[in-house]
Amino acid sequence: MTSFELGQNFTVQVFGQSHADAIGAVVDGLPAGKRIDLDEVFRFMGRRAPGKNAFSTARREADQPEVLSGLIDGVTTGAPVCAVIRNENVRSGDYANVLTVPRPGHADFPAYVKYGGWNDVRGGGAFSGRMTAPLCFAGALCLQLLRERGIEVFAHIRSIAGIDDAVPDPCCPDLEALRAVAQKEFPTLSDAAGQRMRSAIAQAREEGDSVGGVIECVAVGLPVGLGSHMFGGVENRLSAALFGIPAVKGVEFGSGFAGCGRRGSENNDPFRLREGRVVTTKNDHGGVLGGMTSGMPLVLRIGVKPTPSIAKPQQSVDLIAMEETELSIRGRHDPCIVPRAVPVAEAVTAIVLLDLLYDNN
Ligand SMILES: Cc1cc2nc3c(=O)[nH]c(=O)nc-3n(C[C@H](O)[C@H](O)[C@H](O)COP(=O)(O)O)c2cc1C
Ligand SMILES: C=C(O[C@@H]1CC(C(=O)O)=C[C@@H](OP(=O)(O)O)[C@H]1O)C(=O)O
Repeated sequence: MTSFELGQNFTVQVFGQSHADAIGAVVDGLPAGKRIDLDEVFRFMGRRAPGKNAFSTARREADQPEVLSGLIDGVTTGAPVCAVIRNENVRSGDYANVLTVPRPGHADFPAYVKYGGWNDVRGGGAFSGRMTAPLCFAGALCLQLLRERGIEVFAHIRSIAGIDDAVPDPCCPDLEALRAVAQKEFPTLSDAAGQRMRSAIAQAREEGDSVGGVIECVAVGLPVGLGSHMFGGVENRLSAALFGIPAVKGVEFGSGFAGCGRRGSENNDPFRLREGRVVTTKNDHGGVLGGMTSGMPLVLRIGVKPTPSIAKPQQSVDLIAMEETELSIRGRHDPCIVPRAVPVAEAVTAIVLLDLLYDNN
């Protein structure tokens, strides 16, 4: 398995670079005969596409995938589904001064050393957040296949720059409210909180800076017992995949790190019977016990760091002259990655959940 491949029972392979002719995905191993609503796939990808508003990079891309194989009249054939997304709006000249002067916080320095300076820094190359467009293509297919089984995956901005959104009920989330988030330009549950977050992003951008935050993802309709022991756990497989999203610095499930400071009596979720089903009265375990789904909603959060490429001058080193220097980054960068990464979190979660479901097939 290469570093661009995800999945065990079916695979998602991502290819391309931010300023190459194209990026894309090959999704291999999906069952045949599944009808895919491609308009819905395009709409999903549109939620992530860059260049649409003030809290995004100004690089504008249509992100319209061209499906080369694997579907006939929108129905899976059992052969790999390959989709290509063209890079139309590149401005590679913006990267001239970072070819040998690495940007603090970006992948440039270790990539320069590892690949002998042959790595592509333009637009982040193959380390770019742009690589999440093909992930969204693959995730959109998986979301449709999950929905067939009564499983839905949602995400919202939990916080940006320390400003919190409303929190969904972890036992019985308001699905209509979560579905509505996907229709919003700024994906929060509370529009008032969203407005405050937008102001914080605008202020950081004005100051030549950036902000980070947390995305919360909720999946409902999962059966009990997905996942397995030790390294085969639901948390293991989700975390490995979620850390593949550039700028993700943390993953937590349920009460996460906060729960680790509590007593067991407080953190344990008591079991009860409700209409013949075993449920828990609260959901601090986030829907996973012993690496297996418990049947309660899956609740996870990812921490997304502030965008590394900022306009403020920063200290760096010229790797040819081996001299310290001041770096001014040009180009069009997201002042905050979090809003556009919300559908990416849904996509990656959906890919892993479908893969886990296929464990038992
Ligand atoms: C959707 C998305 C958009 C991003 N946009 C930018 C950007 O405009 N500028 C930038 O420097 N980094 C951006 N990033 C983050 C970098 O790609 C990432 O920080 C870098 O590859 C280093 O990896 P690391 O932060 O995981 O260590 C973006 C990430 C994502 C997921
Ligand atoms: C293009 C996208 O985001 C890019 C992610 C990115 C990075 O370093 O990750 C750097 C910027 O690239 P460029 O300098 O070419 O504008 C972003 O615009 C996208 O998400 O589709």
